Amino acid sequence: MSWVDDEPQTESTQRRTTRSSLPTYVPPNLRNSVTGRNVFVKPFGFTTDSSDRFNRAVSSRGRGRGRDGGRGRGRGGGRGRGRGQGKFWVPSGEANYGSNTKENTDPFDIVEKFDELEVFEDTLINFDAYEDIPVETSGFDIPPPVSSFAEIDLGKALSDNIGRCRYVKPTPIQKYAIPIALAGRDLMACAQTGSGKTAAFCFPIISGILRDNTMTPVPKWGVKVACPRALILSPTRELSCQIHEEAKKFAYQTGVKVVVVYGGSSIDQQLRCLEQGVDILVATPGRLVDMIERARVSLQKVKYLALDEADRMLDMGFERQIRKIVEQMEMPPPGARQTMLFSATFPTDIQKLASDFLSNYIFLTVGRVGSSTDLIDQRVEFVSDMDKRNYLKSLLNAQWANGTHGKALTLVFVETKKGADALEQWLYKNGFSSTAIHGDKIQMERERALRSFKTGVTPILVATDVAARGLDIPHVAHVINFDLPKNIDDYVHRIGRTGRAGKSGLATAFFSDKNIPLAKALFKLMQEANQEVPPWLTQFAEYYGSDDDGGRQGNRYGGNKFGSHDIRNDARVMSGNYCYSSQYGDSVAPANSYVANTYVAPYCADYAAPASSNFSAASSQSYGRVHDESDFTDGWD
Ligand SMILES: Nc1ncnc2c1ncn2[C@@H]1O[C@H](COP(=O)(O)OP(=O)(O)OP(=O)(O)O)[C@@H](O)[C@H]1O
Repeated sequence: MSWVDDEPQTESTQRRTTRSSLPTYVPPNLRNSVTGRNVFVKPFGFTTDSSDRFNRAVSSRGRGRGRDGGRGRGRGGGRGRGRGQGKFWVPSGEANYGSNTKENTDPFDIVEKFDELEVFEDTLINFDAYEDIPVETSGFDIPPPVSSFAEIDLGKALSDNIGRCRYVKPTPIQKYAIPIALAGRDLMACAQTGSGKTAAFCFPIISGILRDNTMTPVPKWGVKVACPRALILSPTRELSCQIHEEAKKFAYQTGVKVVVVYGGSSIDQQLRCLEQGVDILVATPGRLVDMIERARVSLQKVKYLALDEADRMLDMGFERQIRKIVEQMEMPPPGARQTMLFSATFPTDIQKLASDFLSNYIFLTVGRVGSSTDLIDQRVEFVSDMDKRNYLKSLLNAQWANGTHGKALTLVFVETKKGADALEQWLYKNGFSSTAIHGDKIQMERERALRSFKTGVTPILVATDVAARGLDIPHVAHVINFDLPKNIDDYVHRIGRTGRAGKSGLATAFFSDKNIPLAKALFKLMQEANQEVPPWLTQFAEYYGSDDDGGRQGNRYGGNKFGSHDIRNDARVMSGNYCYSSQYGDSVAPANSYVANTYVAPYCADYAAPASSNFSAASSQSYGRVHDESDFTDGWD
């Protein structure tokens, strides 16, 4: 949150009032009553105008649902009517909603869950949630972490802006990453979703540009070729816009100019912005390549390169484009520029590819790599594909009954673009105020959908993976994986849209037969995050799981208690060298620095691109995750 996003103070009063009069549990058979649905809840942060619109929508939808005839399913009887054979008890979708570990579990205890989550409280970041978080660093000459912003010399203007953003103290990733980046070191950093990675790379970049005193003066007549000092790449348009907004706040009144370019909107307008001068360019890869090829952007002066969602940027969807930008478009080479890679997940195969872009880098993990945060309460229900819609309806009804619908946002992930449209329409017909976002919508529709969701006008957003990464939307209290992703890392990013900045969140997954390949990875992830794992999932994991499950190659869980590790350790073990690593920041790096290539080389040779850097899709495919690039799936721009 920042000083720009302040919400009306009156809201908290209203929330308290609403909470104290929360309806109690409504049995499934009564859940569809019009009374339950017509509870007016003013969405947060609204003008009177939009609240009225919301109110009208609720009223009219309420009527619609009344006609729909109350088929919400509750805790079905018939446990044990398993359709699994042999020793499995596999719950049937019909009879076992809420078939978690507890006997006769009520799936609608989501009502109580929302109560516990305190989703109504608009607190600042809860730092206690990040105490005792495991931290691991490896590499040589690791700068020590700080415990406050005051310990770091970021310059007065930037420090003032940090205060304006109400960032009182750094998050753990910021404590470690900022000093490393300020020391000019390359960095591969992995920290849990919602833990403040954006600021961790923006602060050192802005501070570095200010320190170098290399800001672009406002050109008199406009410059035809923009030469940014820093480049920040991200996989989706919305995420690039979000980073741009954040970076602008951090750079406020510093003189550092931040510009964003992304596909789907007017290139002329973006070119005009660039003509006003740019220090930090935030971009999606496709539009950037276009601008470089038109000779409107030059990367020759790039001193800072940051890849947000770096593992996504280097997997099959993007890797060739990123290699082209970084290796073939005049950007200074590793060592001559500073490169920072950030993500919440870093599969080992992607780490290997990433090391091509880095020089003598420090590997930093805060929290368990690729793990979800403990702040997210994860639930998984066995629901057959046929029953998913009705189950979703029941969950949403439970939220309505609790009065949370409209105040807490619900993000529903589906697999395909068509599926997103279909579910949105179905929800609409069933009286739920919802919207959808996916890659087939024009940019204006995408932005409208996101805005209407963020402001609570349509408190349900149906999304493909295009909304899975990076988006920081306050008040997302519930993420529903209507269709589970094929890959466990995608699951981690999706559920990470809730439980951000120290707040709690709830994630519900609908697990069907199709998701059996994900069972083991999901089981391990939930176990790691101290979640209650339903017995049927444990059984699936035991009987069907393999070690490199979850759609990825390489075992993320092996060999390291945090779930992942610096792959250079493996290389050095193989070559008889050892990597210096420290846990919890008690770094004992040796005095002598080493040349990165001495240990990167042994495996780089196997994975690096040919001299021409014309890295083939085939080679990428064998190390990265394989995406279905059909018209239906989604996830990057
Ligand atoms: N030091 C801080 N104090 C208070 N709030 C903070 C601080 N750092 C970041 N935040 C807030 O925390 C939220 C999450 O930050 P951010 O979006 O950078 O997370 P992230 O780690 O990049 O998440 P993801 O992995 O999903 O991309 C944002 O709303 C941001 O403003």
